[in-house]
Amino acid sequence: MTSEITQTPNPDQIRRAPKVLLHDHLDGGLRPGTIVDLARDTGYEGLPETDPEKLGTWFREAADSGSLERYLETFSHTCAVMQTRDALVRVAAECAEDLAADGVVYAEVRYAPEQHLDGGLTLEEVVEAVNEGFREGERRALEAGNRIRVGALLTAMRHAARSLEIAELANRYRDLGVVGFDIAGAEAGFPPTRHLDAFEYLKRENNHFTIHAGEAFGLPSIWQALQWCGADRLGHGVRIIDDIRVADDGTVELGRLAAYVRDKRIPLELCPSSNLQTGAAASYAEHPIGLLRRLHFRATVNTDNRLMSGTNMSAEFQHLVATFRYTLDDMQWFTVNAMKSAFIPFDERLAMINEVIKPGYSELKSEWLFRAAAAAPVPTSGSHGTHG
Ligand SMILES: O=c1[nH]cnc2c1ncn2[C@@H]1O[C@H](CO)[C@@H](O)[C@H]1O
Ligand SMILES: [Zn+2]
Repeated sequence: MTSEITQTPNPDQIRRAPKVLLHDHLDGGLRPGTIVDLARDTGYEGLPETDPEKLGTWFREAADSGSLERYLETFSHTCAVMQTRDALVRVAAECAEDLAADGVVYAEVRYAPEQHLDGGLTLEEVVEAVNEGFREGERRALEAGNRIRVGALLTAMRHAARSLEIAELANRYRDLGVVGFDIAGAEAGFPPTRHLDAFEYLKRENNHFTIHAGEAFGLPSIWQALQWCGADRLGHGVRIIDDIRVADDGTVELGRLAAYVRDKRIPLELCPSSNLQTGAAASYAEHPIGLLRRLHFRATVNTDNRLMSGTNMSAEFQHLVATFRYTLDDMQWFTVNAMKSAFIPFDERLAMINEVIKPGYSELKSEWLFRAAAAAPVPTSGSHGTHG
């Protein structure tokens, strides 16, 4: 007899399981219908499709390019419709709602304020609009019966020269909805050390940051992000696999950098579907997350861009469950890893783990005990049956 405990969760259980998301781009997660609405409202005429369904397909296909540079071109359309206060409030509110409906209980959502100034907003107005949207979305989610907490990460673009300014902005709004800082954009040719002044400033301020590194570009980028810049987490970091050797007999050898990442418990914000689209991994089965989980790296599961990848947290976990036969215990392991790595205070992370995440998984793990009772037909009494 096989125990139900070792079985893989079904899609409904995956959706209801509490999940934590550390790497999700606000401008990569809009609802296609909202993009169409906002383009109409703001007079943006550059959309490749105006039917929401076709537009969603267009984003997924255009992003499926095999190159990070071409993948990033699709963001010109989402950023184009996110240039007014109302648009930012709406997009942020819907983001929080969508994540909560997907069973995400804690999320850190990032965006680059410098990309939302074309309509005349100031950097501060952008941050305040997004914060307002997140609070509104949290409220609406609660009304719908879903609890979620969303923090913002402010991103600076690595090809641009505003990182110190954005770091200062992140510091100004610390404890006011912003929990940290990030840099993103094309990796090759734009090493993180270009932005050392921003990272050194944040360290002096005892603030937190993550860096997109080891996605399109390999180990030197990860090494710089950690040892020159002092990143708390790695955005992707998936190329750390290049410093791990698996011999034919299965023995594993870690290089110095991989050992450092594992031993110092550096969180890896892994984004499987996104990696398949940009060519950073060939298939789910070959995605390094399988090995990194076995080797006990601090691996986390993330969406990156829900619109471009046509994904959400449940879909990412469904792929992993199907590929690696992960159980609810594996899902809980990834989720606790993510919560431990969040940028909110330690006592809040601990309470999230002990009061929300673990009880949520316990509940799901005990469901099979009651399945027979739930499936049993309800006895009808005489001729009073109301539903036939
Ligand atoms: O996977 C990624 N790698 C690097 N940059 C990215 C990725 N996804 C999105 N962005 C970039 O981050 C900006 C702010 O959210 C987006 O506009 C996009 O240019
Ligand atoms: Zn990203």
